[in-house]
Amino acid sequence: MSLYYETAEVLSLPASTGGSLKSRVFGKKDHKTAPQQIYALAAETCKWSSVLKEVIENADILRLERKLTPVLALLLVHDLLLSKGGIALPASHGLRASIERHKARLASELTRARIKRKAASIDALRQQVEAESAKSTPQHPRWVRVNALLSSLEEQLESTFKDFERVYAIGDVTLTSKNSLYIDEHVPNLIAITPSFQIIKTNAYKTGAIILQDKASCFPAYLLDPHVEDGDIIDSCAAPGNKTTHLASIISSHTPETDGRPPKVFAFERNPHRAKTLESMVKLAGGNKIIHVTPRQDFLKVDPQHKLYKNVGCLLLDPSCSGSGIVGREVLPVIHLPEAKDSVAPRPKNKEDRKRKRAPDDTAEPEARVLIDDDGQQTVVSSEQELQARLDTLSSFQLMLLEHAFKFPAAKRITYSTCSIHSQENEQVVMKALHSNVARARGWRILTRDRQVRGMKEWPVRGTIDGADGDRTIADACIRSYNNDGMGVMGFFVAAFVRETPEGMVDDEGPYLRDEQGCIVRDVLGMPQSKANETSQRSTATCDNSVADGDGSESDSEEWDGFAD
Ligand SMILES: C[S@@+](CC[C@H](N)C(=O)[O-])C[C@H]1O[C@@H](n2cnc3c(N)ncnc32)[C@H](O)[C@@H]1O
Repeated sequence: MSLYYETAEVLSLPASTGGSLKSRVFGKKDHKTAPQQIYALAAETCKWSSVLKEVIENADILRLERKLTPVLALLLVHDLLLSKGGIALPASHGLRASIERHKARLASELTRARIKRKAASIDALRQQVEAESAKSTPQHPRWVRVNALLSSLEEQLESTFKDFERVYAIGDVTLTSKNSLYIDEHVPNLIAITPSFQIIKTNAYKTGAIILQDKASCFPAYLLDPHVEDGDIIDSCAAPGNKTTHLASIISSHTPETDGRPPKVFAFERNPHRAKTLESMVKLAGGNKIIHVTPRQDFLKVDPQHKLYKNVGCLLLDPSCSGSGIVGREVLPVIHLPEAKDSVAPRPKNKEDRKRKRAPDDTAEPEARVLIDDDGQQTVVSSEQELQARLDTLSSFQLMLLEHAFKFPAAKRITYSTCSIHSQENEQVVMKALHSNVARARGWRILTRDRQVRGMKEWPVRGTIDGADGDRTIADACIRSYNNDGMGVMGFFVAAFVRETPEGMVDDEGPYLRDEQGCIVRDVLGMPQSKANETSQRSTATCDNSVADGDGSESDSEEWDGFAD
């Protein structure tokens, strides 16, 4: 009995619960029935619901059986007519009886529905239903980045993917039932493969030689394009570590073997649980020698003047965002609920049943939306104002991170990215950052399209002109992608900032210490403070730019201790 009630409960949860069908079923730990069984029944019934709605309405059973809710009717009729074992309840059970006494009528309504759809048999109807369902859940290719720290594209093509057929258009990867692969034209070492292939069972995946990473998520590290001469790199918001390991992989392929030690990648992560995942990923990807993880480290509390970071030339900022571009979020299958033929039918038992029956143009209160940001935090927004307020909070934090990154003394390039589609978190943050005092004082500018690395220059989808306040150059410098636009990627945004030094100079700021706004730091007598004596002078300087992180966290220590082999 629990199977039907528990499945009905999952399908009747309000939209504001959020999550996919899978997360709703497998996320709840106290089901009496095996979650696999609940998931299978829910998913199959949703697929068949447009046919079953017609069958139930024509057989008129909701009017005749007052104990049945529309969802329960769908589930039970599904099993009666389409499941091999029939209804999984004892023959004497009331629910089973309430359906089986209409068996003949239900069966003949199914035949009518089949004939109406010109299907010669139930199997033919099943194929139609499957095809319809596949159409309404768009297929997304599986992107695979070959991890240059442990392998190479050639090696993977000859081993893991040796039996794959190569296709030359991204759309073809999801079209054929055969295993196919597409070598990406924009990002090096990236391929797209048939999504149904069990990639996680391959040795290459288990050993970190390949990493599953959406194409758009590879843009930031590739656009940052760190070279050995740029010095060390910071990944400010690093977990789970896709971009961190990508950075390490790029830097290692830029480092000639004879050149000795490559630059360091400092990876910060505020959330302790996510930091653990980051550490495991770095280890699996073979990045231990290059990547230095500091768990529980808030990037905003890292002192840019600390000597550990004096050679940081590049920063990658991929902060928390609304996650509105992520593929597969909040995907719930559509369910077509049957209605009783007249008003004597029982009212649906819960609010959700009523909600799902509303016509699309119903002007009743708008349904709540759940924003699940990219680090899993859920926020329910039930009005446009609430959405704006959430975006305002996120964008203020994102701007703060960017302004902090601008302060690193040797920094020359920064990328800023989100997996959001909202311009408030994207072009608008870029505009505000460019107008900030720190950016002006330190000479930060946008990295224009013509100066970007080849694949990013050629990527056709750019920032919005409206979002960039009408500035076409800045809009063109910004890189965007949209889910379901035929390019096979998630919704994403990235832009790069650059600060140039005149040729032949190591630093364009002269020999004096500068404060957070770029002003020269002076002592009590008004004398400029020289960088050469930085440590002794910082305590006597008049500007408030004194010590490291300030929260007593790990990075207060001069020595590196955040990473264990
Ligand atoms: C978008 S995710 C990063 C994804 C990661 N770059 C990747 O590609 O795998 C944002 C991460 O930043 C972390 N975070 C947010 N604010 C932070 C801060 N102030 N300092 C350090 N980490 C932060 C979050 O906990 C979350 O793990």
